[in-house]
Amino acid sequence: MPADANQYGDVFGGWTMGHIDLAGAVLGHKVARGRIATVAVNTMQFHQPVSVGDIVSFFAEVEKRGKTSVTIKVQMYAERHPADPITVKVTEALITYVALNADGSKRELPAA
Ligand SMILES: CCCCCCCCCCCCCCCC(=O)SCCNC(=O)CCNC(=O)[C@H](O)C(C)(C)COP(=O)(O)OP(=O)(O)OC[C@H]1O[C@@H](n2cnc3c(N)ncnc32)[C@H](O)[C@@H]1OP(=O)(O)O
Repeated sequence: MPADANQYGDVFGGWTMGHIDLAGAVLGHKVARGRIATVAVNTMQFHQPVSVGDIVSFFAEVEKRGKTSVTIKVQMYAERHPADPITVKVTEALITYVALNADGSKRELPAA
């Protein structure tokens, strides 16, 4: 059995979720200008399967800014079928990150 897929070539949802968390965290880190933690995966929707060989891209945007938290919408697209390429949205999620101090306590987001 491969590490991140089943025997049919479908990529596991956990792999996808991990990469979506990281993609959102890159933007969350920029917004917070420093350390963050994922506090909630508010929604996660798998629209289409991801297959071994797909070329995947992640797009993140701020959905909502709070006092200490920022909620990021992440969309994941897959390009497939190299002979006749198509790009489809495979997954989207809303994830909330909290800005942290060095000791792991929450802190207010810096001004936008
Ligand atoms: C240029 C350089 C580029 C570099 C580029 C690198 C970037 C790439 C970095 C990679 C970074 C890795 C990114 C993954 C990071 C982990 O995966 S961290 C591991 C998983 N997460 C954790 O371990 C966190 C554990 N939880 C905690 O430590 C505490 O819950 C926290 C986060 C400190 C929050 O403390 P708390 O006292 O429970 O906070 P609380 O007041 O209840 O809530 C705080 C805020 O969160 C909100 N919140 C709480 N629960 C929820 C919920 N269920 N839903 C929505 N919002 C919620 C609250 O509404 C509040 O928001 P504000 O109104 O203040 O805006």
